[in-house]
Amino acid sequence: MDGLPLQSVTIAAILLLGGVYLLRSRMVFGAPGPPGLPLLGNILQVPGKHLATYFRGLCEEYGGFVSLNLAGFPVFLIGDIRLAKEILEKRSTKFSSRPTIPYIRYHVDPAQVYWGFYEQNETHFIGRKLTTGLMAGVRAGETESLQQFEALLNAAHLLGDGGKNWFDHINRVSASMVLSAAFGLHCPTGQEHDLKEVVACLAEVVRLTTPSASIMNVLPFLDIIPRPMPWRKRAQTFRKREDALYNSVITHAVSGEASGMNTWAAAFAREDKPEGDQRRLMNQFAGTAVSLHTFILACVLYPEWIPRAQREIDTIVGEDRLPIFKDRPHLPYVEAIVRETLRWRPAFRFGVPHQSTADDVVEYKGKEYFIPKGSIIIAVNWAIEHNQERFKNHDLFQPERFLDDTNNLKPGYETTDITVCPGIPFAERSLWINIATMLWTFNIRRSDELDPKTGLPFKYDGSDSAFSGDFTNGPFKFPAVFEPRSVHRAKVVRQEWAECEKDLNVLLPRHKEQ
Ligand code: HEM
Repeated sequence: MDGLPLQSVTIAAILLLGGVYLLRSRMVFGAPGPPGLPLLGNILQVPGKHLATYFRGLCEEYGGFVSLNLAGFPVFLIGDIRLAKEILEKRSTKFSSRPTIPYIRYHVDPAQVYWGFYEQNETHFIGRKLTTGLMAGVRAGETESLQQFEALLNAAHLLGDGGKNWFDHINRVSASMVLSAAFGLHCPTGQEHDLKEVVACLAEVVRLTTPSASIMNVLPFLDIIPRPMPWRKRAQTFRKREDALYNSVITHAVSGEASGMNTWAAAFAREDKPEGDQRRLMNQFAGTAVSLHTFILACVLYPEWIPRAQREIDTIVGEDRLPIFKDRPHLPYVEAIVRETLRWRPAFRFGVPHQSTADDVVEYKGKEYFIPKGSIIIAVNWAIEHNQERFKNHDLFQPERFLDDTNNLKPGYETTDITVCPGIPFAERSLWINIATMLWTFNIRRSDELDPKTGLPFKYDGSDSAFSGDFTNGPFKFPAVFEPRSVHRAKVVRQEWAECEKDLNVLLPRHKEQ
């Protein structure tokens, strides 16, 4: 009898282990991925450039969930929208932290004002919550007059020079919409010092925050060298320049000319901690600018869809006025163009790396995968938006893929940007009104200009080599012709511009006292 309990315990233990084994037998440690070397894993396979193309290639080869081993660090790539939503949205409490990128953390942004780059903390939480809060007003239409006014000015600028400087006009309108809403800083010419600084600082911050920007990210111990080293000088120069810029725009918003306006900075100042820093708002024009540049590239590369878009706009809007937001529900094709622009060449080819703060198990295509605490998770938008099961002829620009046979928008629209970006309600309004306005006013087409580099006609290209980078990925400058569709339409634009309300104090609604 004495032996019985021991025997029972042993049997129970075996049964329990067997049960756990059976339960876990569907669970796989590490998703599919390329084989690597012992100890080093895949680290030598990761290219220094064109990371997005590399990530997308892996998702095409191994599926929507790929694992890499970077010398012991587990990295997971997500190339599937459902999985991205499951991990980054539904399980955001475990997956919203960010890994430390040493050069950013200790040099470029030592005060950690760019909260999107750091471990999840209160500042990150407040920042996301406040941004989401602002969007309630945007959804209610509070910024629409401002966005309409800016789109009209953009059309007037394009008329002014026949589109010669179209690329810069798009930068201006994208930045001015965000700077007006955020800091009460309207930039009508594109030559304003603050606007030029915002564009220049953003370009530098994009360069400095790429993982391959500095040797510090690979050999951080080199930081013990005491002398002024190039990596320190570069970061300090940037920091001084950006601090001066931020000081100028925040002063303008909080105690200067725009202090009475209901700007986003004013809303943050009311609700954030006293030392809260709102400079990240300055850079939020980038996605819009890149997407509008991409839209123009789609016009010149795939003009077939333009007549259908213009017919739809003309039927609803007519010839005697420009499109306004009230037309939006009646223009499904324009809505589909916005979606296709964000899909065809996503402004951010992959997201800021996230880091998990607890062990977790996710299910993908009938299998369970273990994600250990501390894993790096990267959403590869570039692969998600080109998933060939979801998007036939994925590399073509075909807005009608978002419409059903009765010309209505298909339900269940999902994109990576909607999943991860709290500012998307403002962004898609900016895209919609500018696209509708430009299509109403102009025939947009290729230019016969010669390429100054080759002396030959300009070669238009939609491939990766025509785009600037990895993280924020916009097309390089290219010529395009913006020809007014009629003398009458050009006159309507000039007339509407002459008559429109231009006072930001009127365009931005007052803050409602709580
Ligand atoms: C077409 C324009 C835009 C696109 C395509 C876009 C896309 C994105 C993407 C892909 C991310 C995720 C980065 C990551 O992986 O963490 C992001 C983050 C963010 N976006 Fe946008 N965005 C756009 C415009 C805007 C605007 C106008 C705002 C203005 C409020 C905004 C506010 C933010 C903020 C605050 C974050 C950081 C979220 C976080 O770190 O938790 N975005 N955006």
